[in-house]
Amino acid sequence: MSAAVLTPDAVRAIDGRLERAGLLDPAMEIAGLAVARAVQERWPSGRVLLLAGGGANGGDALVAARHLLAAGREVTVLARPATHPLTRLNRRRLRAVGGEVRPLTPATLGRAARDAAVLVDGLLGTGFRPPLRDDLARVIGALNAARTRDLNVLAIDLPSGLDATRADVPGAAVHADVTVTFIGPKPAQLFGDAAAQCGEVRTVPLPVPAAWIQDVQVAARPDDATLGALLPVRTASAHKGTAGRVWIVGGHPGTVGAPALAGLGALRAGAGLVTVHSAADVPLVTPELMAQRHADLRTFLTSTGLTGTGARPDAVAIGMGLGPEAPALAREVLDWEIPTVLDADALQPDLCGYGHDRCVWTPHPGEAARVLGVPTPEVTRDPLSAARALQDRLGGVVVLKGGPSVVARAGDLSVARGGHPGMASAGMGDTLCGILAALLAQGLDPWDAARAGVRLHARAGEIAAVRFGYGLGATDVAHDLGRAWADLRAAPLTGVYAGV
Ligand SMILES: NC(=O)C1=CN([C@@H]2O[C@H](COP(=O)(O)OP(=O)(O)OC[C@H]3O[C@@H](n4cnc5c(N)ncnc54)[C@H](O)[C@@H]3O)[C@@H](O)[C@H]2O)[C@H](O)CC1
Repeated sequence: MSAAVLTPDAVRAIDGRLERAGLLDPAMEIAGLAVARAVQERWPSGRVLLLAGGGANGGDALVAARHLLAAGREVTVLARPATHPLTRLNRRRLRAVGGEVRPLTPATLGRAARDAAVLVDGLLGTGFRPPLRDDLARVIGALNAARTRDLNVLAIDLPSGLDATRADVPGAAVHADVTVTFIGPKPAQLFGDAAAQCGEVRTVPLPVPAAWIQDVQVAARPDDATLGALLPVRTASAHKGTAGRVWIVGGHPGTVGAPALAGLGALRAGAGLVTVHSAADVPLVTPELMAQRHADLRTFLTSTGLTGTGARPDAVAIGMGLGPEAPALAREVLDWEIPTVLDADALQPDLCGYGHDRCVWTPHPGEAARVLGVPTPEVTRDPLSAARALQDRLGGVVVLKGGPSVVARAGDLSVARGGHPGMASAGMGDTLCGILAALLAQGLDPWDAARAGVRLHARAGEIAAVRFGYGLGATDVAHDLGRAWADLRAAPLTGVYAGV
């Protein structure tokens, strides 16, 4: 199953259609029931304190309170004045079954939190627009102050105070242990500091026709079965010449490890022949890797490059540790119009307009900011928009690296799953470039190579992390690519790194 990533506009569009179809009330009932079930499953005893805002997010909290009451749980409900008609209706329904609703202030919250085991945050959801009003900022301050080891917080849809479209934290915002969201994850639940405040994210489907979601999704999140099916299958009669020839063009005195790691990534991702072309002496991290040093790399690429007999690469990865000559050399390679991965020093604004359909560009947020001419926080605040803008300027396919990475092609975005925080270390991106080049060389189109390659790399990181913890190295990850490949081909992803 592939879950869509939604923006609040997308959610509102769905809300509008649910309302016109008379289905908003049952949708809220299912949302509230799912919250009650999550509380029961995760924290089966103790008093539940539910905070209800005026909008539909508060309505979900009131429905949850009714179901928890019916299940025999002790509940306390503190609420803001209801503004949404369904929230008013669900107040009446809660009262009809004996539930009490008292006014919410920082003081009532502080007192009620003292004997509660779980706090359910239904103050603000996707309808919140920053900046937060002071009265609610004080309530959120009191909520975070009450959160202790003995008082866990479950956020409905989104921790209150987060803007669902943004990866940063705009002001006072709830820290949740669990977030129960609906239909699909929103950007704030996937990226940056905002995602860190969501805790564990659980996605609950609502009875919304799949076509409605298809119409409004901003990005796909393909699962392992989908991506595993894209990986190449080698036939019994294959030989090294048919398994993909990769050239790595990189390295400069002082930065010779980068192309070596890219080469290792390419070998472990199944390329038959991998040659590193460099102006420096590149360490042979494994003897299967071929390395050629060129006194003049540009002359090699312009005169010898593609004209050499029988030496044509099926794919090139260029830029890793390549130094200041990178843009000029990248332009030469781009002229060949063969599958090409461009990374690091080859990610420059003056290459905008030189890309072609068979390119994959792999910037991290700093490189992305350089290409776009904006400060880095602008990229990290909204990685989906940044990936779209990069693709627009560079062409082909863009992999905006991060936790998680975003893959963009014209008209399409895809958000990767999984990975491990230990992968935030030097050389990890170089290995990824080698993987992508290997998949391109084995015949995958750039969109499939990027989506499958990013996931393969992330899965290998998850596997390597079991042995190395946070001290992961790029070579460790490269060596687990075989196991990651087997996992994606054969088994669905399970476990803590599966993401939402
Ligand atoms: N389609 C779905 O997924 C469903 C979602 N549901 C829930 O509905 C909310 C969204 O509800 P909405 O009424 O649109 O908005 P909120 O409840 O999030 O917030 C409205 C509430 O917030 C106040 N407000 C807005 N900005 C500020 C601010 N800067 N400072 C203070 N207060 C602010 C505003 O005045 C309103 O009172 C979604 O998250 C889900 O939880 C449904 O359950 C059904 C289907």
